[in-house]
Amino acid sequence: MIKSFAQMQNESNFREQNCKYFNFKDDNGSLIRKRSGFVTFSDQPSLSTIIAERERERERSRRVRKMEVGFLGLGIMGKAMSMNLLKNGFKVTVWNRTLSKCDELVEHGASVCETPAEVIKKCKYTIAMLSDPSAALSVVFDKDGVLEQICEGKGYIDMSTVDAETSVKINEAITGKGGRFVEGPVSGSKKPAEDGQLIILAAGDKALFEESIPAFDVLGKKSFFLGQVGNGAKMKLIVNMIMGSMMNAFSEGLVLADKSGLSSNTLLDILDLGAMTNPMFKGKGPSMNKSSYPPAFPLKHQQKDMRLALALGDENAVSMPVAAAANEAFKKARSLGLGDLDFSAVIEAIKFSRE
Ligand SMILES: NC(=O)C1=CN([C@@H]2O[C@H](COP(=O)(O)OP(=O)(O)OC[C@H]3O[C@@H](n4cnc5c(N)ncnc54)[C@H](OP(=O)(O)O)[C@@H]3O)[C@@H](O)[C@H]2O)C=CC1
Ligand SMILES: O=CCCC(=O)O
Repeated sequence: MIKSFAQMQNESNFREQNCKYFNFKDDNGSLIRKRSGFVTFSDQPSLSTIIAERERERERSRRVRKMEVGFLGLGIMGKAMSMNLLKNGFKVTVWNRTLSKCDELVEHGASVCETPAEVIKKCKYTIAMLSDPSAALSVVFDKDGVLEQICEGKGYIDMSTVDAETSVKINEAITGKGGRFVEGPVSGSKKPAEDGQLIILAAGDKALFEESIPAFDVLGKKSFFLGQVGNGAKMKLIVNMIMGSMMNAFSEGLVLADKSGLSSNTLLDILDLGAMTNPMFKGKGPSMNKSSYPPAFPLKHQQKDMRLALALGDENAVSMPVAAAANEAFKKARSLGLGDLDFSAVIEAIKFSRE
């Protein structure tokens, strides 16, 4: 089929090369546009697309190099996240309650401060990744904490998993001093944190959220902005409530298969082929069958999230018997001393209750 030039221009892979246009009039005085050069069809991006993409990348690097980011809390997640920022060109200043945990980051180029207040003083943007509400509050409100130095022009981004009430309290204190606040809890564990594949559930100051995008793009694969402070915390707790409940049903299934004389490895294969296939069963199942629970997401934090999600259920009069039962199993596992292991160790509490 012979296509007109106009038709060709509408094709998504249309490319012009060395084209020049000449305008002249025909015998009737009508304006005619003639083109020299040639046209190709290609799946490769056009030169102008490549140039625009390079310019965007240069602009992103310029913004990143200018961004001095503070990082408070170098646990499993904080270490991986701050390392990612460093590897991607950010200037990073770290603090951790146990200061020795800063050493590895310093070896990779980070600066270190001795208090959260010093980090805030030094950096325009500071991210926190702390264990729970009491840690998040303590780092902000205690002596040498964030509040001592936060002021106009500074942004504080708390990515810890906490309840909405804690987040709102922190927001009020930060904004009361002229600072800006975003909560940004994350879905995804140690490996996604190492690979920059987290899902960021942000809420709060929209302008600060937008300024944080270069960092969020390095830390995660997708950032959601969910509106007012508290919405990020609530969304995260709901996600983890579902995850904790699923982990319990999964554990019960593995134990039941075993006790019924079936292979729990075969159960994994069957689950993986059907409608319930998911990265969590696939990733954790084989090690659970070997009673191995290297901590990616510590069980004590999963139980904290179940507790906070159940409180959110109370507030909203939502009956959650499945989540409540899952919480009991995580509590049992904690009482057995399994709190620092991965949350998949809840299967041990299920085995224990059946012995
Ligand atoms: N691990 C995971 O897969 C995921 C975790 N999360 C959430 O991210 C947060 C961090 O998790 P994770 O890195 O696994 O946890 P870790 O237990 O590995 O690290 C907790 C961090 O909080 C610090 N901390 C604890 N208490 C205090 C306190 N009172 N004052 C100051 N600092 C304190 C610890 O300091 P120190 O080293 O001195 O103990 C450490 O830096 C939690 O809210 C968790 O629920 C979210 C998504 C995934
Ligand atoms: O809060 C922890 C979430 C862990 C995960 O999403 O795998």
